[in-house]
Amino acid sequence: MTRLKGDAHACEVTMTVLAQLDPGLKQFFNRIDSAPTPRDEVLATLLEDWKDKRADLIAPPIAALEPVAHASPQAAFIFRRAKTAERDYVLHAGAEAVRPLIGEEGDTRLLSDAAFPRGSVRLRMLFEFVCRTGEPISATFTTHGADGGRIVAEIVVAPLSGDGRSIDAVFGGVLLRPVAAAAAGPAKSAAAPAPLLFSFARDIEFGGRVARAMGLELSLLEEREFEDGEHKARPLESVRGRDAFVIASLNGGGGHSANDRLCRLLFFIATLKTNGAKSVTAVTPYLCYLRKDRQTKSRDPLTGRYVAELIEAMGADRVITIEAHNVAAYQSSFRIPTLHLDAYDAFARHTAEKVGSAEVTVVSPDLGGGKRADSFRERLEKQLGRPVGKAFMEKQRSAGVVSGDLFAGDVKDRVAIIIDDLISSGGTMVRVAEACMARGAREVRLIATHALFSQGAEERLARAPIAELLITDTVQVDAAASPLGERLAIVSVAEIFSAAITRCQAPSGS
Ligand SMILES: O=P(O)(O)OC[C@H]1O[C@@H](O)[C@H](O)[C@@H]1O
Repeated sequence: MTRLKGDAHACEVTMTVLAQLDPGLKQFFNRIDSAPTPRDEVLATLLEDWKDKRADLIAPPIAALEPVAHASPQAAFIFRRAKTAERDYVLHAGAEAVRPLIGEEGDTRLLSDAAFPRGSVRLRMLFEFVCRTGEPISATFTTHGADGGRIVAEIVVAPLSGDGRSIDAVFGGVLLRPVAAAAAGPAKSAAAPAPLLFSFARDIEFGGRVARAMGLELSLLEEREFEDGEHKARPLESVRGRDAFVIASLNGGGGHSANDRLCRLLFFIATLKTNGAKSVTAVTPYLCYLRKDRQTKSRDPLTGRYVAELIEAMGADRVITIEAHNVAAYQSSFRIPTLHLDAYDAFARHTAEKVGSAEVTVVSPDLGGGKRADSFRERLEKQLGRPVGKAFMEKQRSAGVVSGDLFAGDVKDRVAIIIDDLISSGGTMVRVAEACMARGAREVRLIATHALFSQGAEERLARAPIAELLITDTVQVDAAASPLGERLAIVSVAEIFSAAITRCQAPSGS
């Protein structure tokens, strides 16, 4: 079965289909359920009360739920849509229930004016969802209580109607449970406040994995899309004097091009600096444009260097990436400190389990990837405790056409493991896999850190003579829908990134 390795907490983030339609919601909650069935008795009773009063109506009237709210002051609440402010709400009943989440309401009693912005943003998102769909919803998230301890909040929200025709209020219940100290992650010393980790909606799953591996929550940001394709993102909490890490993979796909994602990251780095962040680190699991690292034709651009200059110009203090196309070019393009990570240990552990006692050869699909293949080969030798052979194939690419037939090294009767930094069309991997089989390999396994998978790549790879393709989660891949089926394996590099961020925070880190 295809599993995401190295992410023990991945299953904590469960989303219904409804929530998946709205990726913006993912960064705010651990779980969202559009068919709420609360296990907790208090929330279950509140939901039953709401269902009773709803009967055949679009939504029950506010007056019908008021007695229920007053009877459970520590759990139930009612908010009305604000008349004066769009997409805002006024507390109608239940201040005691919501105070741990939103703090004191301000003078205007608007939700947006409450003391704790994180809590009020979360409630507003749920209220908006309910007002839009006309159906109840439940959600859980982890937050900090007034005493600084971590708590899990479970919320149920259901629609109400003042005039019987439109939904203009919400009824709900909230339950707070302290999280056991052992599960609360590393203690934070007063001298070194925890870093702020930000992820855009498209990166929320990977960002969430990194945050959980560090025992932290992602910091909230608001993303707005404008009709003409422009966008804005702003942090929803103060960043003044803090170390901020922005996790953004810069691959195209899912409706956003690499350019869109790069632009979003650039603006957000600048926004954090404008608003007083002490340092900003661009954490780019996949950093785009690095493939053009030298001039191969007259007047060629050096796009990797230009991206580096843009990131620096926005005020970034550091960059972290994994498996750059050309490590030397990546490191020398930036004047700010760079961290370069790799997943070779994780790849070696996975591969050692699969190859058993077979003789193994690590194959580089081109001369440029020779160092990468050799680094991985050394880790695999260590893992296997026996020598591993090496081989490489010639590759030239001109005007999109790949050529070159030279093949050096022995793969006959051996497991051939082809390792590359990324897969785009899949053409490179398929070509070398076929060459290995033609030279008598007993099986071919592929490894690539970044699964960019352009149109048709997975189908092409699925038809190739390969036993397995091992990738990482730097780029989001729908493994369940992949034509590679059981032959696709994914290893998470979230813990590798979380360890790197932690190193940056160490007193002598840079
Ligand atoms: O052949 P496809 O998958 O399109 O492209 C991937 C190759 O293109 C190179 O720059 C990468 O290093 C890799 O070898």
